[in-house]
Amino acid sequence: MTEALPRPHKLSGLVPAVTFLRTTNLVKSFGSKKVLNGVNLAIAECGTTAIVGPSGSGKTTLLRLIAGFENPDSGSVELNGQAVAGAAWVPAHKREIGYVAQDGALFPHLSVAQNIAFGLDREWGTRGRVATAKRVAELLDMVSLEASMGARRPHEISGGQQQRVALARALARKPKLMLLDEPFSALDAGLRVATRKAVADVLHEAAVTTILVTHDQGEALSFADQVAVMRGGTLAQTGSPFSVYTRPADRDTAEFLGDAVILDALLQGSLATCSLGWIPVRHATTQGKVRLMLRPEQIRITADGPIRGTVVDTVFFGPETTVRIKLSPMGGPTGGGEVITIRHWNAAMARPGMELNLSVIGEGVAFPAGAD
Ligand SMILES: Nc1ncnc2c1ncn2[C@@H]1O[C@H](COP(=O)(O)OP(=O)(O)OP(=O)(O)O)[C@@H](O)[C@H]1O
Repeated sequence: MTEALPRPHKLSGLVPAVTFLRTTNLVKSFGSKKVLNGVNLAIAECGTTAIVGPSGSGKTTLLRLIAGFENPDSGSVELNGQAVAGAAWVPAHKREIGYVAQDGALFPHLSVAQNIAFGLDREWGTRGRVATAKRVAELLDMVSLEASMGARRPHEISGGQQQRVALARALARKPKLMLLDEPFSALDAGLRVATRKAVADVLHEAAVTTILVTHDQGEALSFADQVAVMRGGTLAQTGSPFSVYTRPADRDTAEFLGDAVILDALLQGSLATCSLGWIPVRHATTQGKVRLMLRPEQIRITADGPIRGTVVDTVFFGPETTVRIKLSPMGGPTGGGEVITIRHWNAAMARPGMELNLSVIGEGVAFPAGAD
């Protein structure tokens, strides 16, 4: 099987990507419940992969198998070309993997410095206090925390700072692979973006191959160079953020990764006819009656657009307003009259009852009719 691995950000375009982690047909059940049902994932060295999917789809279980906290029922995990589960077994502490959990899991009774020192190898105990303190200071600096923070307890620093300490502790042993299990989900929106950026920068700088598990589609698309969409214990789609967002493999994936406008259409060759007119479709795999998907931002309010519709209602979100529009019948094979939801930056341009002209930019994606 030839896999198109994303190009790791540390390598130039001339250097082929090297697979650092590979899982093959990973299966795992708890009691009678099959949680992983044949997971095949390949991750490039120094690459960043986001695993995204609904609650209970098996994301954390997959991370735990990669980390070595659980054994697969069947299938294998290879790190750097060496089997660590399946054909052989390498215990968690010998896999050179760092793990940061959702809540950071810092020890509340230890200072920040002691928490980080806990992450160091045992041999640091023999190097003396000065050497350990120097290494802890380096790690604090790496995650952009002041050395003076070392004396504080976890409850005396912010949630974002706690996550950076957890990252520093996980980086202490210089892992080759970092597993981040929803590490930003407890942070509020502003801190979340800033912490995510800081963590991404540290890992990028240290050239650590990274897997991020998240519920958050925006986080997955912005953090990673590869996105793996998990559903029901398998990977429904794996690809670059751009390709999974603009060319989702199926309707569930399309709707999981963002808002979608989905209309009945008739596909002939590479043109779909629907209430929005004739929309080009790339890589059409089916013909005839289809469900056509567009992203809301592909549908624009324009003075001379060929499609007409009437505003049903709007919801103001600040920088943008969502606008529900009832499409006018276009004639042709589809009846028209569907209500779609788009987004617009100017709330004043769309008020309930207004008639608007619309145009569509880019291509649609066709899914077989009746598949949903
Ligand atoms: N040790 C365990 N024993 C029994 N069932 C488990 C165990 N670990 C996970 N499960 C079950 O496996 C399923 C998948 O869990 P997992 O935590 O991997 O999903 P997830 O995609 O990470 O979910 P979430 O996003 O909610 O964290 C769930 O139904 C969960 O209850």
